[in-house]
Amino acid sequence: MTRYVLALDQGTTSSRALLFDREGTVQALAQKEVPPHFPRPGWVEHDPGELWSTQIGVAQEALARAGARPADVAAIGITNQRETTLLWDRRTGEPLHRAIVWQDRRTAPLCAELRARGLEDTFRERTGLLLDPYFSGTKLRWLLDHVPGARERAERGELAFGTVDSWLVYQLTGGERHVTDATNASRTLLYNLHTGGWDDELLALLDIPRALLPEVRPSSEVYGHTAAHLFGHRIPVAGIAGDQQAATFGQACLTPGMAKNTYGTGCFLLLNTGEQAVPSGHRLLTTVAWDLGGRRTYALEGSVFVAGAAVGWLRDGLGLIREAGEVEALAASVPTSGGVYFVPAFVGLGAPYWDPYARGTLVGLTRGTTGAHLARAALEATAFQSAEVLLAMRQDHAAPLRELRVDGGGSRNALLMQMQADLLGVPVVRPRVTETTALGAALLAGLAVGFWEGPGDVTRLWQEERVFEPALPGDEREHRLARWRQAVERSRGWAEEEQDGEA
Ligand SMILES: Nc1ncnc2c1ncn2[C@@H]1O[C@H](COP(=O)(O)OP(=O)(O)O)[C@@H](O)[C@H]1O
Ligand SMILES: O=P(O)(O)OC[C@H](O)CO
Repeated sequence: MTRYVLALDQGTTSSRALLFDREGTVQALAQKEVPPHFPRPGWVEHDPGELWSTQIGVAQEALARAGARPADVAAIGITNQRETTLLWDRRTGEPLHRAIVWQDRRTAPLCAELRARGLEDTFRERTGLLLDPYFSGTKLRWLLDHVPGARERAERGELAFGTVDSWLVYQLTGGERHVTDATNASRTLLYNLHTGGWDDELLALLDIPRALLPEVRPSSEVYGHTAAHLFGHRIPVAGIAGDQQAATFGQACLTPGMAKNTYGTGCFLLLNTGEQAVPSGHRLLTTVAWDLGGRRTYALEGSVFVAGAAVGWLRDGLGLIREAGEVEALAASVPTSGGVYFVPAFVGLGAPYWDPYARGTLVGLTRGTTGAHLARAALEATAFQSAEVLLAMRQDHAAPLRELRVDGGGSRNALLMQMQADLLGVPVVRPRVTETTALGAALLAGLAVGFWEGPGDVTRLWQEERVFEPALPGDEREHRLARWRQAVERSRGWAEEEQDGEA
């Protein structure tokens, strides 16, 4: 009998592989950094060969660490950094260019041009997204326009476009399958949320040949089997979801009104809105949470670009701490931030502002301000940004939020989690397994092959570790949020021009 499900988590900074047993416990983990390339200011790329070689390497390493045989693995689930765009020869698998990473800003001028043509509403209504370089569609268009011969070859049907999930499935199946799942498709600007398929009109507006696109499949089914030479045994590849959606599934946010926040470099909040694709009146994103057997569940998403990265700046930029984990004690050494507000808009602001011209701002400094106050203000900034996104979500979606489930590196910080509960006025709940992204991918794969039975198992495997109850009076909460918004206003529109490449 099979004993494990293997989750492959291809992220922005590393490739990871985790082996889960039937109880959802991590039996082995292997990880390898994947350094991004920065060929110009605002450009971020990954080497496709490195994405694959590190990912298959850690997969084999995880099996070895657990002493597991490939035949012990019931299925492989894939989860990935989203939006990152690849283009390859569909016959040989040869990439035409490095992958353009989600953080890459090179298509800002193209987005501005599409906005100037009055097309933002069309894209927003159909895809749930905004015209921002973050998403895949304009990145793919850039590749077709700039890689010599790419457009002609694309029109002849010789090329394949994919996000990282498609690339991994193509490689895992020895080039047999060119697929993606609905969650990843919903980040491309090319996928119609309402029909569940590629949208010909949007393809025409972006001048992208349909022949390039992968088949869109549900998030949980057997897409194919691993090529014989990889593990010496053909393991079913049976789950795909973008990393934030996988974390939402792994957090068992299965019913409308349930939400999770992942505290990593940035923060990604997703709120389950059920079978309805709820449009946002506050510049949040509408996205597919997962597709099970052709039934799509949707989510509202708020993306905060800088959260843990502000702690990284305290460490690397200011030398206030030696390790990220030390920020908690430093911040706790003072009772308040002493009136300091820190808006870490290092790369502009994401949701709900979407201001690429905002820049980092410290206000309220006095002669008495210390490093401890800055540390506290940095943690508060994460809590404020997340609170603003969740407050906007509550206005877009009427269901009351009963609790916020949390994960990611920053969720280990108890002071930050208490600040979050205080600013939201709802309990913040941390689970026992914080590897929720990989767990979500494993669950999707395990459900497809009968390793787990159904959603009941997802709920059963999720267990609470600690609850942070809100303890701040409502008027104090309002006052702090109002001051935060004033600080945000001071950060906005500061950069004179965005450092972008050509369109
Ligand atoms: N105790 C902590 N308090 C606040 N932030 C932390 C803490 N520990 C780590 N971080 C931040 O969390 C981030 C790492 O979390 P992780 O979930 O691994 O992120 P990612 O997946 O984005 O690389 C870093 O930006 C780091 O500064
Ligand atoms: O790889 P991560 O964890 O930084 O996640 C990236 C997101 O999927 C981008 O949308």
